[in-house]
Amino acid sequence: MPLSPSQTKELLSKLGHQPNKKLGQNFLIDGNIVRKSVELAGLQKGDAVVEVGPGLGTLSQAILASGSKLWAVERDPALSAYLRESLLPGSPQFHLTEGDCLDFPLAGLPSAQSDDFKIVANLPYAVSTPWMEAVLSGPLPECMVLMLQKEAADRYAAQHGSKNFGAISIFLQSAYTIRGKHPVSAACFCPAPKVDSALLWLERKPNAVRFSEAARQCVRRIFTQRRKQLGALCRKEAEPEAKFWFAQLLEQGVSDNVRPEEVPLEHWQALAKALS
Ligand SMILES: C[S@@+](CC[C@H](N)C(=O)[O-])C[C@H]1O[C@@H](n2cnc3c(N)ncnc32)[C@H](O)[C@@H]1O
Repeated sequence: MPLSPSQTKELLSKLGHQPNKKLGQNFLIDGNIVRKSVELAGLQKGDAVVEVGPGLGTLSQAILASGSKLWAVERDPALSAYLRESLLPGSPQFHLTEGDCLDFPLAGLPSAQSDDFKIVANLPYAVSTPWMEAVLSGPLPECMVLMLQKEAADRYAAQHGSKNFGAISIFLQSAYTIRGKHPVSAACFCPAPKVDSALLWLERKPNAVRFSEAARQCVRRIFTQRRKQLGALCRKEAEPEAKFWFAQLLEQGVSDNVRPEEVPLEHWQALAKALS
């Protein structure tokens, strides 16, 4: 069971630790959310799991209790030291890296495990998108259950035609099906965050499409001027593949004057293939 708010505060004061806002230190105190995260990921004995930001180890303990092997990366040296002393000794299945998840997006998961693993994490909200892009350019987890800032979850899950649809929606949904997006109350954390949160459940597609670095840059460039028309944006593109892609879109009946956010996912996937 997770610690209650008073137990969390007591532990933090025993450790002499003030929650660090910049590191998004809002610790889970709600048993249902912890249980639901483990359940949605379908964790079973022997699964390999990656966690970002284990903090006080609440989610980590639930993951380990499922019989899974856990690789976690924590940036805060004081919390890493606490986990090393409290959780590591009794948990041979727990592997902890002290560092930044942008340097270790898969928390040091060994390459022998990288074709079969899952990610379960209450993410540090400030770095969720660069971390997600790093994950999408490496070995892909079978599923992810992620606590995120609600706005980020809305962007990741947005459909074309919505103002939230953008580069990250395209990269993520080309590889993953959104199986669920659940609002989570601020009361589930201690201290309560000032922003809204959501739990996002993602399942890898059998035919996951990946974007090369060149394709990602091209999509990002197009979306930096999202109010402009696609024709005007694509004519400025230097990449011949991007011009060829746009010519194909016109042939398929897509209008010159649509905005990037109105173009469906499958057309962006054609760009990924052209620039692969
Ligand atoms: C939202 S808290 C989650 C804590 C814990 N997993 C829980 O659910 O109670 C985010 C955690 O990520 C850690 N963190 C922040 N930025 C990080 C980064 N760049 N790399 C790794 N960990 C980071 C914080 O120190 C904190 O422990």
